[in-house]
Amino acid sequence: MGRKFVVGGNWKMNGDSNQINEIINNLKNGSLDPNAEVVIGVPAIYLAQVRSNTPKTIGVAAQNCWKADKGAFTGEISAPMIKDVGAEWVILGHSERRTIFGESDSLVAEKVANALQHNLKVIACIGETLEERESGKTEEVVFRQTKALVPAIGDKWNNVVLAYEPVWAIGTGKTASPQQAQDVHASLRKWLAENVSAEVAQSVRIQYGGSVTAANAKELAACEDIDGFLVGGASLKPEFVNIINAKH
Ligand SMILES: O=C[C@H](O)COP(=O)(O)O
Repeated sequence: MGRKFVVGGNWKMNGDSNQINEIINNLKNGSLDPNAEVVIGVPAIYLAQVRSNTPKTIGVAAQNCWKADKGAFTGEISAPMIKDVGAEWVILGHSERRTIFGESDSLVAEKVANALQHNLKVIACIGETLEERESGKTEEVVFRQTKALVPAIGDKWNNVVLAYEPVWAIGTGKTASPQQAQDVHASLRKWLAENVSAEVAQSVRIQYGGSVTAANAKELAACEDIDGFLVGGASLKPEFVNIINAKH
């Protein structure tokens, strides 16, 4: 069976109640490709509101969560809390979490393990910096980041989407070329075949993220190993509908 196209909108720390209503109305009124799965990544404080105002056909994701279920972790939210308000997904290991908040590969893995244990679906982000790309380390970095996730995921790959987001392409307007993105996705699939299983390599969905817009989405979506997008800035705009519909 083919891999279902999956498009995530990561709102990051953007939006207020008015803007969120506009985004949701845009999705409700847009004619969305029924063959594409859609997930919106919402600031934690709006998760319950968005979940109750958004059609169930659209998944709702938190943008982060802690690795423990509860306790003295001021300011954090837990996987059980995300489930409790009805959201189904969590984005983990985003490069902004890794860079700004110092999240290591092993912390990201612990978070992934806990989220999966609570039956959340996970968008797990990986990707190299510009310096790493320019020094020829792209594969080394994304393989290292993925390797850290393997024991955390165990046999739960069905509940995981990988998001390849080159850090140099995030919010910069510098999209990876379709060939650059395809090359990394294909290498990741090969690595998964060699280090996890042929079945996982074939079935896991790998999103591309980094300055995806309605203008470049179709060409990227046509690549064999690109199974969707994780969209930042453009997911706040009406063009998000065109990105969702880019595959078909
Ligand atoms: O999670 C989304 C990525 O960080 C991409 O953000 P962007 O589309 O604004 O470049």
